[in-house]
Amino acid sequence: MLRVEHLKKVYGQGTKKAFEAVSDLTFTIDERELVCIVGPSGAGKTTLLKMIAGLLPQTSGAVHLDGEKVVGPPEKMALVFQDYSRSLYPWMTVEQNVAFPLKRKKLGKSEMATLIRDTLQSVGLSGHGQKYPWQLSGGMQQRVAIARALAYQPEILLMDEPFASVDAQTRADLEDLVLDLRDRYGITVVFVTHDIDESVYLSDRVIVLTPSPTRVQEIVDIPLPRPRDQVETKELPDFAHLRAYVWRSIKRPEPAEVPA
Ligand SMILES: Nc1ncnc2c1ncn2[C@@H]1O[C@H](COP(=O)(O)OP(=O)(O)OP(=O)(O)O)[C@@H](O)[C@H]1O
Repeated sequence: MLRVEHLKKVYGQGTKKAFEAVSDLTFTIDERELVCIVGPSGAGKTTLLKMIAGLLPQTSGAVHLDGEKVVGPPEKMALVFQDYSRSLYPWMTVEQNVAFPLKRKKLGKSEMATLIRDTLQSVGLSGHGQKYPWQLSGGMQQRVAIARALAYQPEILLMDEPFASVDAQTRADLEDLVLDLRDRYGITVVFVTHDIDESVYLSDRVIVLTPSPTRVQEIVDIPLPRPRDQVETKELPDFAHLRAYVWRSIKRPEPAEVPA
């Protein structure tokens, strides 16, 4: 459903400061798949996500969603960023924040109210709709950001290090929330993270990127049983093995180019 083909990004192309951040990325992500993207700092993960989201023009190559070339933010996509404090509007209540992007959808009043109520309930925030973001904890604010993305009823959810700024316990809860929502709503999830444990715990597959100029180092299948559990899954010898495997893949020098 999502096809990334020979994607390349050169920042400042044609100037002295030209910098090739992404060299050549090709991969596909199937419907309902949860794929994590990992790689060293500065590898171009955010650059890649912005190009997938149609927010940043690529230098060459293409992104296709359901066969259609992405040339701007697609209706079917929603995004959740790391910095919830800047992504929520502090002068709007939780309900107003969730409702904001829905204006584009031209829904009826009662349909909108039901959608907002249901999504807030699905992220465990029933009863908090009238509060302002600054009255909530960091984890709760990130739940609002997730609810806002879900209310938009996307087919594909892009998440850029969404849990990097919350404490470990909240992070574990939010990871389980993403797994649950993926199953419940059948959404495809593309999740950028620095955290190798998180990538293995969540994923069907992990895409490992090389340092810039970025290529795909390796795509690792994660055949761990589902439903996953923070304790039981992480106790499995296969979990430890996969985590070590992904870790080594990130550290490994890029494979030599095979001569034509
Ligand atoms: N607007 C820009 N202009 C020039 N260079 C940029 C721009 N944005 C990013 N870069 C460079 O492109 C490279 C990739 O950046 P990007 O933020 O995509 O990496 P990342 O893998 O998401 O990083 P991190 O893991 O540290 O968050 C970096 O070297 C960065 O300095």
